[in-house]
Amino acid sequence: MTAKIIDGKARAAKIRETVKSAVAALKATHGFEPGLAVVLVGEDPASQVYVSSKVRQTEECGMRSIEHRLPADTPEAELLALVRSLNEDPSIDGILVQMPLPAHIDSDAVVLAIDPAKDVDGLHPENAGRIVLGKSGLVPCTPQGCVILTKDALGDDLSGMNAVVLGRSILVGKPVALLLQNENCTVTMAHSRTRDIPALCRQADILVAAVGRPEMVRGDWVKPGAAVIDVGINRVAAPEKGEGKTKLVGDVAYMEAAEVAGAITPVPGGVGPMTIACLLANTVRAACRIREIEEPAL
Ligand SMILES: Nc1nc2c(c(=O)[nH]1)N[C@@H](CN(C=O)c1ccc(C(=O)N[C@@H](CCC(=O)O)C(=O)O)cc1)CN2
Repeated sequence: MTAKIIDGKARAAKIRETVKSAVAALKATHGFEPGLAVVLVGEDPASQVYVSSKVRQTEECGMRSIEHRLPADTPEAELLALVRSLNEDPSIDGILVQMPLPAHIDSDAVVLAIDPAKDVDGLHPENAGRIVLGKSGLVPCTPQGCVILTKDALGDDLSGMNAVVLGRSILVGKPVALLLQNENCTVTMAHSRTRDIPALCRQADILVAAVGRPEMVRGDWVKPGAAVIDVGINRVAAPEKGEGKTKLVGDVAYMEAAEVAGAITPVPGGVGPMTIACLLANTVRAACRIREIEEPAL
């Protein structure tokens, strides 16, 4: 293996320490603790784990955590009413509705109902539009994490680099492409209709894989020395570990790609942990902006 491993777990821990210090300073100088409300609808096992981690890490950073767990058959109107009440609650600085939502709920309508100033997920059209315009807003957490890890690998100046983003989801692909464009990268977004994806990937100094297809990106798709950012978290069968056992893999064939790349994020332990760390940082940012006080450097 030649690639440097980009340790997202360690980087996320560093962000949490910075957030914790910032929260302590806000308490000391301004007398408040930021508050994050997390809403989970239903019993999706992965979502339950993510929400529990969000609650625990929020508290560990010294912030207030408010959790709403609703049954899977909650009517959309009830969820919208909860979001509106959180918008009005001055003790809440950040609102996050865990995705995916049950099929009977229109997730666009729910995101639209969140006050953009409290939209710590960065998914509201106002925040999405701010990224398009290159203006500061609340930036979606996973894309934010991707850019931080890319800069850790390649340095702060990404100008002129070729970036290829595989996937065009609202949660990751589209915003990460825009963020890299705002860093003056030349960005190409690839998707299911793109011709000759392997050849396109071979031109990428920065390759972001966010398609949700286990190990789709092979070693010979990677440009020698490239930074490979793997957003995929796919649970697959692992018969080598025993009958019925499973393991997590990314969208990149890690061992193959690591032979060619200059730097690569592992799965688990790469982009995933950055998502929650960036959420905590966004909550502090939102709390400061709402109160019109100077934001700490995070
Ligand atoms: N409202 C949102 N919903 C969802 C988001 C989001 O950003 N906002 N992202 C994902 C889930 N997610 C956080 O919500 C998340 C995903 C993965 C991880 C993580 O740390 N992954 C670990 C592996 C964990 C495991 O063992 O399964 C890793 O990659 O190392 C954290 C948060 C969808 N929904």
